[in-house]
Amino acid sequence: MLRCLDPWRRQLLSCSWSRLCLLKHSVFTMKLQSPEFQSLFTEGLKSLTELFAKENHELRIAGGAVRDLLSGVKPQDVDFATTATPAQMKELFQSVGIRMINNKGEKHGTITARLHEENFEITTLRIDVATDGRHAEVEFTTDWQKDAERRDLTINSMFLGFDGTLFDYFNGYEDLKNKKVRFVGQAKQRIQEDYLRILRYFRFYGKIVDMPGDHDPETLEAIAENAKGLAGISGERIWVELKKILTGNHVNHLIHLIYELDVAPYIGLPANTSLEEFNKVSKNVEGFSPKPMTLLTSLFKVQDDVTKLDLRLKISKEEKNLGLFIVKNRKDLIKAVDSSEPLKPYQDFIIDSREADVTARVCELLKYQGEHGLLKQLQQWSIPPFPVSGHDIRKVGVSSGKEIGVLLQQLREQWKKSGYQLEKDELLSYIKKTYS
Ligand SMILES: Nc1ccn([C@@H]2O[C@H](COP(=O)(O)OP(=O)(O)OP(=O)(O)O)[C@@H](O)[C@H]2O)c(=O)n1
Ligand SMILES: [Mg+2]
Repeated sequence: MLRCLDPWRRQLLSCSWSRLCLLKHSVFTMKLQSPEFQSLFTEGLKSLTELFAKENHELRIAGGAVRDLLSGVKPQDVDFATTATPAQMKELFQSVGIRMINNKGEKHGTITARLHEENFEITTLRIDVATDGRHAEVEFTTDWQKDAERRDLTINSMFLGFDGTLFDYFNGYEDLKNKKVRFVGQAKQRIQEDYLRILRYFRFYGKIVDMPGDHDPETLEAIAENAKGLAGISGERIWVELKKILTGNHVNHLIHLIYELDVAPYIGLPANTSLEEFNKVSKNVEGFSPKPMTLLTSLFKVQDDVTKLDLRLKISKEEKNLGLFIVKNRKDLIKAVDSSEPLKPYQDFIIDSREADVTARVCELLKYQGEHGLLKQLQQWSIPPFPVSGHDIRKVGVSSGKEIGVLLQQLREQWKKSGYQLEKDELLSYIKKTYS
């Protein structure tokens, strides 16, 4: 029943508001009791919370997971924050024989413990004492607000206790409800601590804002002034964020902003592109779950633009091939006009191709071109097998391998012309006349 309601109404119904009280630093607390929150309480989490409580270490859910829970969404991954230092956590886990894995995060305060076949990533509260725009040198603290202060956006700066108490130092919950994406404190400072946050701002804008267009001028100024900082961020990290922007809402508005604020050249996108093709394609793909690369390709004029993107962002081979394929074929591989079989050129292309994932690529091309009817048809089509083999032709009396190859090709063309209808005997009858 609650599922039919909009997430905010559901939230209001499922949160039993404790008395709204003003704590130090203007923290409002409320109690969250939603089904998504309850579903987190696995055997592993129950043991973990008991363990920390016994040692009087504070432990809370942190950051993105709190944002998701307050939006009525079950988080994909849950990060935990604690007042215990990494050394205290290690001692605690060792004392009860709990396995810890992947100790790489320890320098930054993160310990990963495995309980009841589940991994729990727990990070000590910290202050970033020095940052270089990518990495941070950290100092541990027991002050929750200090940890919230070093986070990027207000909606990502909250903590949630296991009794459902929300710890919200920067009005993140209000911003989430009002669908506002704001940096914690000064946008400029937060961005200079980690330039990737420019893209995170765009990503969360696409995630939570209803109507695009409204931005805090100070934020846009800070982004424009610091865009070049993205030049020092690894391609892999940029690609992760950019893909999320491309698959989120308001992508047209956000890509325009990325160009207006001169962010594009620092993230591998062609500098002086016209956004005309992009405007058209972003409408074409709307509602059809395109691959990020499909939409991105509309910013590219030539195949070299895909190569440049790959050099900067280290995209996967599959993504690169999709980009190259669309740039190469978008103008020539088009529907058959004045024909009862408009899909035929695409089907022939697939039949002629030797590559395994060609159908998926052609589907992306159809999305790009806005050919939604043809896309549906192609998705329901299964590639018919060509019914004649070299062995069949040999049986007719042809022995030269070269000749068999030529005949096979000719029969294939006949078969394609027939709309893949001709059967083996009918096809072989063409050559039987000559060879018998
Ligand atoms: N550049 C960054 C990356 C992360 N964070 C903080 O670390 C938390 C966890 O980061 P991450 O898991 O990367 O992002 P999420 O916000 O959780 O988003 P997602 O749902 O995509 O995981 C964020 O919520 C935010 O508080 C930050 O301040 N600055
Ligand atoms: Mg996360």
